[in-house]
Amino acid sequence: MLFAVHMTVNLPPDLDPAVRTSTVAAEKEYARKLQHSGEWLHLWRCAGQYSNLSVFDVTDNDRLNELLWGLPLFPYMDVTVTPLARHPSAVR
Ligand SMILES: O=C(O)CC1=CCC(=O)O1
Repeated sequence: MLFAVHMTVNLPPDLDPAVRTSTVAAEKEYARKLQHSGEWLHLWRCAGQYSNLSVFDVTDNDRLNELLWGLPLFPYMDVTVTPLARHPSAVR
């Protein structure tokens, strides 16, 4: 099942810099593993924003929920999920 996920990161300005650095590094590693496993299909930066537009390919809603709650930055994110269906005019 494909889902588009829009994630906006809102790190508190007063967050301990060491916590910020380690959380961002953990997020990068988490995303790297899921991209290699194939579940995190696309990861795009929304230009000019601390947000991304991602596409996940997961077995079901519960798996997506599990992955999103596991994001190290999840406590600092606004997340919007859109289930995707095939567009009738899509050529690939
Ligand atoms: O920077 C972001 O948009 C949040 C994020 C998701 C995966 C990652 O490495 O950073």
